[in-house]
Amino acid sequence: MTHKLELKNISLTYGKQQSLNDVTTVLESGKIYGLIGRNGAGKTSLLSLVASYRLPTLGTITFDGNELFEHPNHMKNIHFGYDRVYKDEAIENANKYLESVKLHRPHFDETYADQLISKFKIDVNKPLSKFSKGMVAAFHIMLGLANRTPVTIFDEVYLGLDAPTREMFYQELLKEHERNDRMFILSTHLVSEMEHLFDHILILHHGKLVADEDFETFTNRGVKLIGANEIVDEFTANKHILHEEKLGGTKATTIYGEFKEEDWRRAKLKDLEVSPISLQHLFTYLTKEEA
Ligand SMILES: Nc1ncnc2c1ncn2[C@@H]1O[C@H](COP(=O)(O)OP(=O)(O)OP(=O)(O)O)[C@@H](O)[C@H]1O
Repeated sequence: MTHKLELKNISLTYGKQQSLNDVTTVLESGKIYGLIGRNGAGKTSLLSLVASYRLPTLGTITFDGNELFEHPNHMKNIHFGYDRVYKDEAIENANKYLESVKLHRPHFDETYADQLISKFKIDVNKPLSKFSKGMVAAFHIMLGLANRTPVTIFDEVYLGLDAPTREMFYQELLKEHERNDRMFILSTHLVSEMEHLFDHILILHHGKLVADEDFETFTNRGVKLIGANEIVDEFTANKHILHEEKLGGTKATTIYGEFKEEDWRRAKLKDLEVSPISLQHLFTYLTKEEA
């Protein structure tokens, strides 16, 4: 079944601090969304609204057309995995914790959970308060994957994992994505490492959504041209210039915007070196602060 999550004109203010400013978007099943933004951009604020942890100051969030806050039964359809600390968790061990999870989460798949527990070597007989940072991260990943909710959010939970375990997570996520028509929303700073996972890119900057596009369309907007100064200038006139580097008579200019097939062909004929730029670079340039 296809589900739709719709955010309409969402703003969130904490006292005088505006953390989200008029965010509107529609998210659908079967896609992995990469939510990217610099520190303090508003990623966690946005995700905590989707998970109904708080109410927006303005705007509405609907799941399959129903306002989330007014339909608490929809909350079971959304899993919010965040960097939770269990230091004060009194429950005897992780196994006991899982027993209570199973009771309250109808989408939780026990068999899949057991597979993940052994794959990620999670010691479920240990108290959660005694887990290392990496073990907590693996535990969150197991919970989020095994809780087969239509919407699954991972808010930077993977940061505590070492690189090989993060790779295992990426592989497992892609397998699950192929098997089930779920919607995943992943917030991250590990842009270059995770970009191969994303079907769709959402970039938040100072609380505003500055990009909301499928991965390919978005990354095709970033182009770097290298060649003689005047030829590069001819091709980049009236374009949104993200970055420029000059070296004598040649320059490298990075632009953002539509660069058609025809433009690529013409640029090559004029001896320009043309290349796409990575999501990481595009993100960095688009969210650069003036010094
Ligand atoms: N409980 C709060 N009270 C007041 N201000 C808050 C609160 N939570 C977040 N903010 C502010 O809202 C803005 C957005 O914060 P948020 O945590 O959503 O950003 P983020 O993109 O998740 O950042 P990071 O990548 O650093 O985790 C920041 O300016 C932050 O200081």
